[in-house]
Amino acid sequence: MKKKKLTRWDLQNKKQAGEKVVWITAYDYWNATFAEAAGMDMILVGDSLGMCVYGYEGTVPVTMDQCIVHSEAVRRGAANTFIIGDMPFLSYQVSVPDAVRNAGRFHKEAGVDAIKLEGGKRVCPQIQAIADGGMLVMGHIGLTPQSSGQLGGFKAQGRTAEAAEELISDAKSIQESGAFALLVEAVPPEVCGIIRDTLTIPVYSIGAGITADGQLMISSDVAGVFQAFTPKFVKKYESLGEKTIQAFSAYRQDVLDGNFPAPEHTYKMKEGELAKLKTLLQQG
Ligand SMILES: Nc1nc(=O)c2c([nH]1)NC[C@@H]1CN(c3ccc(C(=O)N[C@@H](CCC(=O)O)C(=O)O)cc3)CN21
Ligand SMILES: CC(C)C(=O)C(=O)O
Repeated sequence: MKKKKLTRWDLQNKKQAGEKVVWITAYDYWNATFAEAAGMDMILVGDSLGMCVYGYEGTVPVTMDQCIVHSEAVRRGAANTFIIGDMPFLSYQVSVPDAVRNAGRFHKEAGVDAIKLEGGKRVCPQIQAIADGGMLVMGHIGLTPQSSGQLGGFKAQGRTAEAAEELISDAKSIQESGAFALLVEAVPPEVCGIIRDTLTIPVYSIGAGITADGQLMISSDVAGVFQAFTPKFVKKYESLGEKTIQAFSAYRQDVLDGNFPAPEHTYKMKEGELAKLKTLLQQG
């Protein structure tokens, strides 16, 4: 049976019904096919692609063009899954018209279902304008990697009463500005729980505990292919990095040992053509 793509109302109803939403990032065609086959409710084409695919130390260098190209590939791999494009650094911070145009590019060029952008009150004008443009916008607060310089690194947020109060206030403003959902990253579960109970829109967690309406994880972490570091909130379900190294090493050794390629990996000349070739070469 073909999977049916969820709508914002399905997501909203799941919150009301207390049904968890599960989503994961994907950056390319084949991981998108895996995510869809695994029944993910949504896929995020995260700007974490800068770290997981391009090897940058953070997400700041990621461009709109990179995000669009990867979102297109993910769309092709997961035609029946709700896809969220992630607005990269400088695609929405400079001005409200910029934000609307770039959000629109994700929809026109990559066919995403929604976009996500980072920040609290300071990006509410952008959220409002994108929503007014007829698009679905998701907010993202807590650890916001694009401003990790200001935060002093990839550090958990909302750990004091004052900081938590600020996050709750940001969350309310984001909802009032017209966001259809909110992602909370690296925040204590108690704080995420208050946000979840305060807002009517779905509140999702990455590293914000079980109190959320659903969970996001980075595909490269779940599969165990990302080697540079492991955030505290990550659970690795496989070690495909190590398995892939084993596969590459076995291939290399096979070639060195003369075991690859074997006859079944090669092409046969047509009947009688080798003898003909030898004659031709002798006449040379
Ligand atoms: N592969 C991958 N997985 C991610 O979850 C992820 C990325 N990349 N890239 C963008 C951001 C960066 N992320 C991170 C990175 C580290 C922590 C972390 O656990 N930090 C520790 C120590 C921080 C410190 O004090 O230096 C913490 O306790 O917050 C959390 C989120 C989440 N995002
Ligand atoms: C770190 C997560 C939340 C993200 O925004 C991404 O995958 O880019």
